[in-house]
Amino acid sequence: MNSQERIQELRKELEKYNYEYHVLDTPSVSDYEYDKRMQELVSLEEEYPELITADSPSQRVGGKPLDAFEKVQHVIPMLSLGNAFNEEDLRDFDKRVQDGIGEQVSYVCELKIDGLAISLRYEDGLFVQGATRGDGTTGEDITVNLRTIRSIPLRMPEGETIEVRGEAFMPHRSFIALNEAKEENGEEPFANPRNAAAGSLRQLDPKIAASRNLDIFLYGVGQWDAGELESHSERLEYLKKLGFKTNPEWRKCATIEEVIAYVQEWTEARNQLNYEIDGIVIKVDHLDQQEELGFTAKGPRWAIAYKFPAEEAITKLTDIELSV
Ligand SMILES: CC(C)(C)c1nc(N2CCN(c3ncccn3)CC2)c2cc(C(N)=O)c(N)nc2n1
Repeated sequence: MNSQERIQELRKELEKYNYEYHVLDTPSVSDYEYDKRMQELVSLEEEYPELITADSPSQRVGGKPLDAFEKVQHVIPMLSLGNAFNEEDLRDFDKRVQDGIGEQVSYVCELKIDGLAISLRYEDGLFVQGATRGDGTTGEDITVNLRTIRSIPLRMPEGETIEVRGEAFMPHRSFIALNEAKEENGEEPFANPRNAAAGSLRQLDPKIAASRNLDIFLYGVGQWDAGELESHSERLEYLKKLGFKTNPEWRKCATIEEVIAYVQEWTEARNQLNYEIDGIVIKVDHLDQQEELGFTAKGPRWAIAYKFPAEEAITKLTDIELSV
């Protein structure tokens, strides 16, 4: 086998191992095996630099820091979400939806990841641009930093031209470790994982972003000419088929009662997750019903974000209180 064939073979193996580890969370080889193949790929690419391609697993962490981020216009705006704070708000939402559609409507519930909204564009299967939501119409091009998120495929076998959207976040373990390191260096720790994720993706040096162990869950699509699916749930399944990391806890709910049960379940179970969620997003499942309901200035009429009550502030007993 010649070097080019060996390079192709190593890339395929490394992409598979990376997918198993970071998207499926079920690694099939040890880190040692992975690192050994990566070292072989890097040395072969050093020997034959003309064979290096942007989607090679060795190219995740870019070179020099940027001077600034370019602006990106979202062709399809990234919307906001109206909020619900209690069961009554959820029932009001359901009533508006049922009145608007005039027949039974089913929903999809998703955990509301407490990170930052991101858009990823792929052309012929190649990851070409990643951007922040920004103000919904103008975001920042942070492609070099998003490439460092291991669960984002640099290329997908299907060769789709598609824009996908999701939430980038910092898992709890990474957040704790980062703040411990900051405190050791006498630096100001991040207040919460969302700020830590946003701060990490705003770094101009991709090596810093790469060191922050960020992750992402994809939950929607933006521009997609070929798109002909009928429901949001089918889209979530399709994103998974394309090799994207989708949150496994999403659920179809036939009635608002089932939505309320799901909200109750995760109000109690959220502290078992290894990432932060600040609520539940409820979406009308059928895309033609979403279209029929349309949008208000605040956001879609076919979706709402239930926000968990702020955790009762755990008051630190001060000396005075303790001393009484
Ligand atoms: C596509 C729609 C509009 C229905 C939508 N919009 C979302 N968001 C809008 C508001 N966003 C926002 N961000 C900053 C400032 C204002 N709004 C942040 C994303 C969603 C966020 C999550 C999540 N966090 O896990 C999710 N599972 N589904 C979403 N779905």
